Amino acid sequence: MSSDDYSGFASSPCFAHELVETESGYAVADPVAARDVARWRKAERERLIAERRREPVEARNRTAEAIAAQLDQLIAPGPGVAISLYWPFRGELDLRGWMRSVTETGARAALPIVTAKGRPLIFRQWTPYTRMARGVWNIPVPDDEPELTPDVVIAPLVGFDSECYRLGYGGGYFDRTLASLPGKPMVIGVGQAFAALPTIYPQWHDIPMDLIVTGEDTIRRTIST
Ligand SMILES: Nc1nc2c(c(=O)[nH]1)N(C=O)[C@@H](CNc1ccc(C(=O)N[C@@H](CCC(=O)O)C(=O)O)cc1)CN2
Ligand SMILES: Nc1ncnc2c1ncn2[C@@H]1O[C@H](COP(=O)(O)OP(=O)(O)OP(=O)(O)O)[C@@H](O)[C@H]1O
Repeated sequence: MSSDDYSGFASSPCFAHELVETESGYAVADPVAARDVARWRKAERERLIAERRREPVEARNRTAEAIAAQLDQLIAPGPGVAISLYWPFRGELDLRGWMRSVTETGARAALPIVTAKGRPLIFRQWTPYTRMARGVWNIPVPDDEPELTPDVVIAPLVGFDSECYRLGYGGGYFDRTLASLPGKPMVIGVGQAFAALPTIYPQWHDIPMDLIVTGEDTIRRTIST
């Protein structure tokens, strides 16, 4: 290599096109792979949502009860703790009974709210007396309650993999939210055991859950980055 070949770049300047800006700096992205992964995820979401909607509601509720019992073992809610849950839709597991029991310990429960496309979620407190309004996708959200930052985030899963990566609805809301929160909360994914995938092909923006509970198993993330 002669000195004339020196381009001024530490590596091929072509890589500059594949750098994407994230909240935590730059990451390398392969646009072809990213597009293929996005297509595959869309198909898997549809398959998994259809599958869980076919499951009899009694079986779904038994799973929700088993998950509530697992959460009781994993978390000790009490005064000073804020736990975000979700208001179930599209065949998600109904943990509202557990959410109510959280408020009875003196802990605060909260629900996520989409404020705008491409923005992090915010969380507003929920109590059994909270007046609800309709949010995006008609999901009920607390109408007029204080905002809070959760210590524990319980996230519904459409799919998940053995490294605790989550497949959601494709808005990127939880990833964006976890990337932007001041301190990292404990994040627990909840879903049916049949939503397990060998991998979700994690991308630069995917943030793994600390734990996933399915009513049958507890999957702990063992590789930390
Ligand atoms: N029960 C529950 N509440 C929740 C969530 C959840 O997963 N479950 N969320 C967890 O995030 C947030 C809502 N998530 C949403 C995710 C995507 C879209 C949405 O509009 N999706 C587009 C497709 C996106 C794309 O492929 O680009 C659409 O269907 O048109 C809306 C809400 C907040 N509340
Ligand atoms: N921290 C982030 N900054 C910018 N864009 C992000 C971030 N996190 C996710 N995204 C974008 O959101 C889009 C959807 O992401 P992904 O397929 O992981 O959604 P999801 O986790 O299934 O959805 P959701 O969390 O809403 O249930 C991606 O195109 C991604 O680029």
